[in-house]
Amino acid sequence: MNGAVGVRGDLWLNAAVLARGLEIAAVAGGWTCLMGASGVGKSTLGRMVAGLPVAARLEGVLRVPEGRVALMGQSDQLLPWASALANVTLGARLRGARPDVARARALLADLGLAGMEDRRPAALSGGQRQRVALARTLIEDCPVVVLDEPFSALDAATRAAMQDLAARALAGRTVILITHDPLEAARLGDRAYLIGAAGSRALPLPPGPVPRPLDAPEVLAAQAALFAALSGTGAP
Ligand SMILES: Nc1ncnc2c1ncn2[C@@H]1O[C@H](COP(=O)(O)OP(=O)(O)OP(=O)(O)O)[C@@H](O)[C@H]1O
Repeated sequence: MNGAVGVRGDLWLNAAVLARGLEIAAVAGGWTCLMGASGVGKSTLGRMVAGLPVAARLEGVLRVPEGRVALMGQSDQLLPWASALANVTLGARLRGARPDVARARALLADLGLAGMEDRRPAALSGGQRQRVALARTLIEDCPVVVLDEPFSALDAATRAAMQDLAARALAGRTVILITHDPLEAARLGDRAYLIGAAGSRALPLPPGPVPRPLDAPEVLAAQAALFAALSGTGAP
């Protein structure tokens, strides 16, 4: 298996196989998208890479480089009683380290949340909460980052802006992006896999560095091809 993060083998849930014959090699220092039907095990694989407990088991090989892995999940998972700033610095405080408050403020400002540092999650919109969660992920400075549908709750314009921000902020990291959005994969993926019960296969992506422009013809063509592959209406 090449790449910084790799998965090979069969994923089982109790006595049933979720996905057989997985062959996933993430791009070291780039973005690798995991796509596929609901329930096939994408979040499970993301949690395994992050070293978190899962219900399923992998019969095969999971390779993750040394060092911490950051995971940003489908829901923002912010502490409701803590301010945006306190949520961003939570990891350091949990580890007993001194939180880098200046960096947390800078990240929040970079994500368009200047002036909202003291607000609790209930006083933020869904998109603002996701941005706080992204800042909390970014401040960890982990070489490997798993993003599990991080932008799925956002409106289209905010989602595109967040994709740009995340691509800039995570440049050089190894990113595993779990997404159902063909346009997101076409913009952000250096490599993409379709995961199904019968295994994983690479999907076609446009050339060029990420994030790719939303309206580039090759991005829109890839979006259509990915959609066809996901819906089973065309060969990738
Ligand atoms: N804690 C759990 N206990 C038992 N089964 C679980 C648990 N978490 C997930 N599963 C099951 O494991 C399988 C894989 O779930 P997973 O969340 O990885 O799928 P997914 O591909 O990410 O789906 P989605 O696209 O809907 O998020 C599903 O069948 C799910 O019901």
